[in-house]
Amino acid sequence: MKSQNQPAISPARDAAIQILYRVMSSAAHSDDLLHSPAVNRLSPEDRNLTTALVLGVLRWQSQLDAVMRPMLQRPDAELHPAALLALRLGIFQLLHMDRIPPHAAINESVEMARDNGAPHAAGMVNAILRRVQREKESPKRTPLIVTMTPEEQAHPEWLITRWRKNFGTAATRRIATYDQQEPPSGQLYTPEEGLPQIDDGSRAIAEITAAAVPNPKRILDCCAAPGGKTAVLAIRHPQAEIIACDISPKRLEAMRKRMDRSESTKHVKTLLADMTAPPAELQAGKFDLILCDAPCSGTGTLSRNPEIRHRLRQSDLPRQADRQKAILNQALLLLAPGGRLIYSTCSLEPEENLEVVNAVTTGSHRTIDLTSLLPQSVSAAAIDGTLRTLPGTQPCDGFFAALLETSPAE
Ligand SMILES: C[S@@+](CC[C@H](N)C(=O)[O-])C[C@H]1O[C@@H](n2cnc3c(N)ncnc32)[C@H](O)[C@@H]1O
Repeated sequence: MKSQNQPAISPARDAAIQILYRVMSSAAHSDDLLHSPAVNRLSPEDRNLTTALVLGVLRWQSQLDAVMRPMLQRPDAELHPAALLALRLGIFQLLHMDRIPPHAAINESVEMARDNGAPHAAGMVNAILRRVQREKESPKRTPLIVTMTPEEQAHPEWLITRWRKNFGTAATRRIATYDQQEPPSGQLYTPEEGLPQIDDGSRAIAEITAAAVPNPKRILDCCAAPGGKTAVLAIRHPQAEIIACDISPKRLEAMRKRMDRSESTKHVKTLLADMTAPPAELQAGKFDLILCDAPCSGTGTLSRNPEIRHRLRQSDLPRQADRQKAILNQALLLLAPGGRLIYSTCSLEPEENLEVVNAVTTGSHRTIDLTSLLPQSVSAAAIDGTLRTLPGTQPCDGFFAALLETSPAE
């Protein structure tokens, strides 16, 4: 999609539609695109508006489409991407952004469709947005479905169904509500000078890991990039040898740069490694402490990464679990006798969490209750000796953590 960037479209909306198109048409992440040089060049106000538009449209996409589709002449017709995104952006502003004057939302959406390759759809975009505005003003005509809360409707139905089964209706509503807002920060920990700026849930995992072994000599971070938790480990254990691995060369390089930026993390060694088959250099000596922060579906982070809900399929979960088991199995083999390992994910799904841990723990490894390692602010999220935060129930993203130990006799 190519924008002529006519003056009729504000820089923020122009950036937003380009990012939404990239997210829709590739595997790109909104978070990466919102921190790209093109967005960094915008004024602070425009950057904020771009972020609000992109994340808002991705969070509310199902609702926006449910409002728009019945208003189309052919509700099942495939729309030109520019028309679809201009409509989503326009409806989002009309329904969720009181501070935007309706005429600005409508007129700029029409221009966005026109300038991005869908001039034929400009009239349709205009007509639909005007109708949405009229129906908003007489709410009895708004065609919203009411079997689920609007926040739940903004998620795939299969996800809401499984959360209701696993966590109950009230907790599911809290998760869905949390996912539709900016995530809170600074609720679990007070900021500490020198520590990396990471979200509270990630900080909790890093702090629990750091506290799991008093004076570790060798630490392995298996799936480490972009390195937020590694940095906390390096600061908490400055004397330890730390190796941080990742399978992605690009993410590893970004992590290396991040580690080099601070004296307290420069000593971290970074290593390109597929942890389902660790390279020989990792086998040379065992580790007292391992963090296995496995790749996962990310269903605990939908507020931060709203596009995940549109990409994830239920059938992805068993594949995620197979990879997690393969990584955790290998990581446990690298643990020294008496050594400890934290297995963590930012998923809410049992298949990726406790079921993975239960599948790999054999006679020589056991799970230990990690409650005593938790900060007071999340101690209520300890269940059967593991940590399971639920967005909205705890004031942070959803995380799982379990502590495993190798028997000393091994
Ligand atoms: C949840 S993220 C890690 C976040 C990181 N611990 C932090 O706090 O910044 C998972 C990481 O695992 C990496 N990964 C995926 N498969 C892997 C594998 N087989 N071996 C090693 N790393 C892998 C991904 O590239 C990704 O960077």
